Amino acid sequence: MQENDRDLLPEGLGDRLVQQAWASQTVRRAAHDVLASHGYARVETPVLEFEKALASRMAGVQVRRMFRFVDPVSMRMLALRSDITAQVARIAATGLAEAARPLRLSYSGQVVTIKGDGLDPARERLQLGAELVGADSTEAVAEIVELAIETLRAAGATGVSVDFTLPDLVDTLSAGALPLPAQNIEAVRQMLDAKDAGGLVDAGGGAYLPLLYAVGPFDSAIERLAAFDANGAQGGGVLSGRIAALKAIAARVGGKARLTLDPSERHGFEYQSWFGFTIYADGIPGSMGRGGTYAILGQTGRNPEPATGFSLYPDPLIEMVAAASGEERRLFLPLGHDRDVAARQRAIGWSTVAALSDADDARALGCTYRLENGEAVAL
Ligand SMILES: N[C@@H](Cc1c[nH]c[nH+]1)C(=O)O
Repeated sequence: MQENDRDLLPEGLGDRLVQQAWASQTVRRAAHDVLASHGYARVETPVLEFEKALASRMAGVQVRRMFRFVDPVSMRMLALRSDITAQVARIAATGLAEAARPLRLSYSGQVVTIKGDGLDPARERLQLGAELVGADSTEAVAEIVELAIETLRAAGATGVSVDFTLPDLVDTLSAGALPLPAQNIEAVRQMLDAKDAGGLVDAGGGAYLPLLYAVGPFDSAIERLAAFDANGAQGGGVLSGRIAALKAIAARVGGKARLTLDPSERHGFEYQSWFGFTIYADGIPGSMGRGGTYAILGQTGRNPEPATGFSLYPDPLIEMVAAASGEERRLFLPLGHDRDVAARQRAIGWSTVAALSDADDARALGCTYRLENGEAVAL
């Protein structure tokens, strides 16, 4: 590293300066108020843990995206957290294993990955969310999707839309009504992800073609999925059950957000089981977060536990809130001001900036008011 590199930050990492830090605090507080009001108690987790603890409790957690290094103290492999859901799962399976179910927990904190997500170069992001442990029913999903929408709105987003998916659909159908040779399953999944009809047929997944077309606004897409089901792809009734569940969830959340369906979308749903969703907001490119149902492995000898949850990644929203924020009401306190009056002004919501010397300039320090004779006078 050269001397003039001293103050550079590594790629994908950055500070939040005043406006952004204020917006981040505002967004977090608004979100946590909503989560707490719905009975989700907050937990806090460490930024690094044993790699195994982060990766082994849920199927599909990707270790290769995590920063890892050997702990000089324990000589074991540690990893920086890339997804707080895995840590909440650990808490549910250990410290809170005996707590009553369903267990409602919420969290927020910074997470890091070695590489950014898709086109987004950021390697550190704020993650904020809730996990409902002990249930993955239609009721549980409806609660979580509604909560995700309300949280995102409270955080300042408008025009929220939600895209539903069925992450384990191919596994379920291929084990039942639409059998696939084991060696073709991964290729079929990939072609469905890529929305590649020709590739899907080549991979031996021709029977799955209708899934590529059951995509779009929820009401019409679910009818196409139902038609596919009626044509004999029932999967032993599994698909019919899923369709009924999706309709029930949509009926409950439909008034609160635009709904779409993409039944075979799996990208970003590494550990989710029967249900997954992605959430979007107007004016923000890319998604704001996602969630779904999953299973938490318990301590040895205990059964896996069903769970449902969501995570938001509010960084783009924080930028928007920061850009839109008006001027703060900052009150300049000249040298020798009445300290009791100043305390009363703070108690009614002012931020005060006290002069340290005669040279301090109220305007240059961002103040819009000045305390004069016990009153806030506009500058
Ligand atoms: N933690 C998951 C979303 C999720 C939370 N709970 C269940 N799924 C993610 O960030 O992709």
